[in-house]
Amino acid sequence: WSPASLWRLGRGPRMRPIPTNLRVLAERPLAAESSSWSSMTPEERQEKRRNKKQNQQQQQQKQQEQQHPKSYRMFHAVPIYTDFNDVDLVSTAPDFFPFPDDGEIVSPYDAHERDFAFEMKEGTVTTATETKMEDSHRSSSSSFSSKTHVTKTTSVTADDASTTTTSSSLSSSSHTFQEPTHRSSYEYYTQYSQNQQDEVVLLDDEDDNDDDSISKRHDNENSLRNLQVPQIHLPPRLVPNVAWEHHHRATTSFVHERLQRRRGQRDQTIDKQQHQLEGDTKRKRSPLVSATPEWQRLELHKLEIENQHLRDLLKDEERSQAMFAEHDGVYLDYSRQRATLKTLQLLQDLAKRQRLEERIQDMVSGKTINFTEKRAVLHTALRADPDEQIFVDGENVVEDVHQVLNQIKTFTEGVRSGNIRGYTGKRLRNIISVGIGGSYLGPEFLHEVLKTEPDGINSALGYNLRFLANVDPVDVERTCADLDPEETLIIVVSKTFTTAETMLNARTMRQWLWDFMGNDKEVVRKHVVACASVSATDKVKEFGIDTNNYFFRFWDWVGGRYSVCSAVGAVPISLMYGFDLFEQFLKGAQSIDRHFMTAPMDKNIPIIMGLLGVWNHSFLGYKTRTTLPYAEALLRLPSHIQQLDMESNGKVMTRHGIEVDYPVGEIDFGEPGTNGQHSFFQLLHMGQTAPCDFIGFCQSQHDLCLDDESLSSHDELMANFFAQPDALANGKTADEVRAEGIEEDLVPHRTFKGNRPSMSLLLPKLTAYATGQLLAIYEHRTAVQGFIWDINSFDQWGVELGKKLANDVKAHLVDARKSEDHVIEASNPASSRILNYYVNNSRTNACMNSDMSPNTNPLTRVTRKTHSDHARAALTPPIQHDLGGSIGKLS
Ligand SMILES: O=P(O)(O)OC[C@H]1O[C@](O)(CO)[C@@H](O)[C@@H]1O
Repeated sequence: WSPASLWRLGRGPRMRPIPTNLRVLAERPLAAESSSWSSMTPEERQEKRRNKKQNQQQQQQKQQEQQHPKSYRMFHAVPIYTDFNDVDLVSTAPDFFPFPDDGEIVSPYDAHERDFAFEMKEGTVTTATETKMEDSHRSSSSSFSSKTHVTKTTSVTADDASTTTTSSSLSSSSHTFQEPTHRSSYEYYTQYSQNQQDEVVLLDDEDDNDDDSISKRHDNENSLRNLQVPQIHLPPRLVPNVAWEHHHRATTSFVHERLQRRRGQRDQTIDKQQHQLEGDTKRKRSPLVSATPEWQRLELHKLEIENQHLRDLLKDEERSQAMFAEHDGVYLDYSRQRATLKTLQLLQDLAKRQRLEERIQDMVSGKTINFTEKRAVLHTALRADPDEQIFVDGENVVEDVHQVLNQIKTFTEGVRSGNIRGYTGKRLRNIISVGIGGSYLGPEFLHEVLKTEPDGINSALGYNLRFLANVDPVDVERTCADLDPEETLIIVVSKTFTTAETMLNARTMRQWLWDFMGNDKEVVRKHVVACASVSATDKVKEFGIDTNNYFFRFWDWVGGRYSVCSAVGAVPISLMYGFDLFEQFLKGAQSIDRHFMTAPMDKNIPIIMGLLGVWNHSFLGYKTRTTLPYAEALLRLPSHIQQLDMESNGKVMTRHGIEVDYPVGEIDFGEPGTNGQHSFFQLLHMGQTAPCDFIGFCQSQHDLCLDDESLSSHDELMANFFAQPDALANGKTADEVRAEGIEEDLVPHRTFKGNRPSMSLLLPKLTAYATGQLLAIYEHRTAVQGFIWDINSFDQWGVELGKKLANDVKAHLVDARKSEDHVIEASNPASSRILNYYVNNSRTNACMNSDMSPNTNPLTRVTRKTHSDHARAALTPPIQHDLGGSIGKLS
C-alpha cells in the first residue's frame, strides 16, 4: 500500500474509515528495513503483529488512564517543515498528521473540517485540533492514511503535556491540543465505525511486503528523489504522483491560511476583545452572516475548491452545460469561475438565508431599505411602464416619473427643433452638463456608447455634448474654450445642489455666459437648466434658474450613482441624441429589472453575478475585480461601475450596526480590450489574481474588413475576447512550455499557473437598449452583494469627512490669501507645513492678481485668454462656433 493508494482509498466516493489497527501498520518498518520482515515466516509475522498490537493496546490504556478523559494523542511522523520561521517554506507530506487518541487518522481533508491550526514556535510545531463540525459536513469528508514511520507519540492535555517517545531517531516536536468543543472525534469515530463496519478497509500486510511491492516502492522512492518541487523537502519514501501533488497543495494552502489567520488574530486580539464586549449583546440579537451555517459551509467548501484547477473543472461537460444563463439576448458564461455546481448551490443557500428574494422585493416595491438616510431605493421605478404602480408615502411614484419624462421629451424636442432658443435668439447646439460622481459618470458612459451608434450619430448631427466634472480650472478650459456661449445650454446636474465642485463650476459657467452676453438674469433663465432632487428646488431657484420650465426634478429615492435613468441622464442624452434613443435605453434596463425580479436564482443573471462576486471576494479572497469591455464605445463603463460598486459596497457596518468580520466591497478597475491586454494583463496572467468580467458583442457598431484580410476587425477583437478567459483559466504548464522548445532556464518564467477566474457576457450588439441592459445588470449585481453582506449599499457617509476637511482648509486659505504674513496653523504640523508651502509658492493665484481691475471676474480669465490667443494667431474657429458673440466681448 503506497501512500497514494491509501490516499485514493480515503478519497473514494464513500468515506472509508481507517481501522484502528492502522497505527500498527504505521509503525511498520520502511522498505529499506524490511528485509528481516520478508525473511520471516507468515506465522512469525503474525506473532510479531499480535505482540505489537498487544503492547500498543497496553500502552494506550495506560496512557489513557493517566490522562484527562478528553485528551488526544498524536502520532507524529517525520516533520518535513524545515524552517518554520520562514513561512514560505511550508510543506507537508501524507505522513504528518495528528492521530487522535481513538485511532482515527486525520488528513488535511478531514482537518479542514476542524479548527486545525499550526503555530510556529522556536522551530517546533504546535498543533491544535478541535472537532466542531456537524455530521452533515462529515459525509463529504475523506480519511487519509499513509505508511508512516512513527517516531514519536505525544499525548498532551490542555493543562498537562506528557510525552512518551517510542523512538527517538527523528527530531522531536511538541504538540498542544485544545479540547474538542462539541464532540470528540472518538465519539464520532465509534459511532461511525459501528454503523459502517462493512466499510472498514482491512490492509493486507503480506501484499504490501512481497518482493514486487518492495521493488515498486524502491522505484517510487527513486522517482521521488528526482522530483523537482521548489522549496519542498520530501521525505525520501513518498511517492510522487498526482495524489501527492493534490495533497501537498491542499495542505500548503491550508497551513498558510491558518498561519495568516493566527497572526492576524494575534495583532487584533485587543481590538477584538473590546469589540466583542461591545458587540456581544448585539450579536445575540442579530448574528453576522459569517456566523451562519450557510456561510461556514462555504468556508469549508472553499478548501475543496482550492484543490481543484480550472483546467480540470473546464473539462467537465455537465458543469459547462450548466454554468451559463441567458435572458433577452444577454448570454452569461460563468464556467470559468472557480466554482462547481455545489458552490452555486451553497451560494443559493446563503442567499436564501439572507432572504435575498425578499430584499429584492423590498427594494423594488419602495420599502425604506436605505435605513441610514431613511429612504426608499427605487431606481427601477425610473424605467417602469406608465401603467405600473409603486407607492412611496402614499404617492404613486411611477406617475411622477412619467410626468417628468414627458416634460423632458417636450423640452428637448423644443430645443432640437429650434423652438426653444438662447438669449440672443441663436439655436442651442452645445450642451455642457455640469456634475460630478453619479451626476456625471452614468450619462458620460451612455454618451460614449451613443456617439458611435449609427442611430446616435444621425440624431446627434450638429450637436455637441460635453461634461464638466472636475473643479480643476483646466477642465473648464477644455470644456468650453472653443464654444459659443450664445449657442450653449448649461445643465447643472446635482441631486443635492450643494456639491462644492459642481456649484463652483456652475457659477463659473454662469459667469462665462454673463461675460459674453451681459449680466442679465434672463441669460441664466434661457441658458441654464437644472436636474436636481425635488428637495433642492429652493436652491435651484436661488441660482436663477426658471423652475417652472427649466427644472427637471428627481427624487430622494434615486441614489446619485443609480440616477442615470432619471433626468440626470435623460436631459443631456435626449438633447444630444433625441428622446427616443433614451427611451430605448430605459427599455433595456427594464428588461433586466423584470428578469431580476422574477427569474429563479439559478437562471438570474444579476443574482448569479452577485453571488459569485461574494464568493470571489469573501471566500476566495480576491480583493480586486476588473471590467473588460471588448468594445471601445464602452470605454467609460469601468469608471461608472467603479463608482457604482465601490461607493455602494465600500462599507464596514452591517444594517445591525455590527462591524463585518468578512471582506466586503471589491476594488473595481477596467479598460476596454484589447487595450488592457497591452497594459495590465501581465499582472492578471502572472501576478495577483483579479476576477475578470469580459463583455463582448456578436456584432460591431461599425464592422470593418479590409479587402485582403481574412477576418473582419471585429472578429480580430473578439478572438481576443474568447482567448483571454481560457488563457487565464488554463494557464500553461512547464511541460507545455518545454514542448515548445523553450530553454530550461526560461521555463519557470514562461509558465502560467492559470486557475484565474473570469466570466463572459456576450450581447448581440452595442445599442442604446443593450447599454440599458448592461447598466441594470451591474446595478443589481451590486445590490445583491450588499444584501448578502448585510450592508447598506445605498448610502455614502464615507465621503463626508473629506468634504468637511476641505472646507476647513478653504477657510485657512481664505485667511492666507488676505495677508501675505499670515501663517496657517492647521490641525497638525505636517498639514501646517505643506499648506504654508503651497501658499508661499502660489502667490500668483488668480484671486491675488493685482493688475486686474475690480470689475473683471478672474474666473473666466483663462477661457477669455484662450480666445484671444486664437484671435491673435488668426486661427479661424470652427464654422458653427462663431466666437464673435453679439456684444463682441472677445475684443
Ligand atoms: O448629485 P450631487 O448631489 O451633486 O452628488 C454628486 C456625487 O457626490 C457624491 O455624493 C459623493 O460625494 C456621490 O454619491 C454623488 O453621486
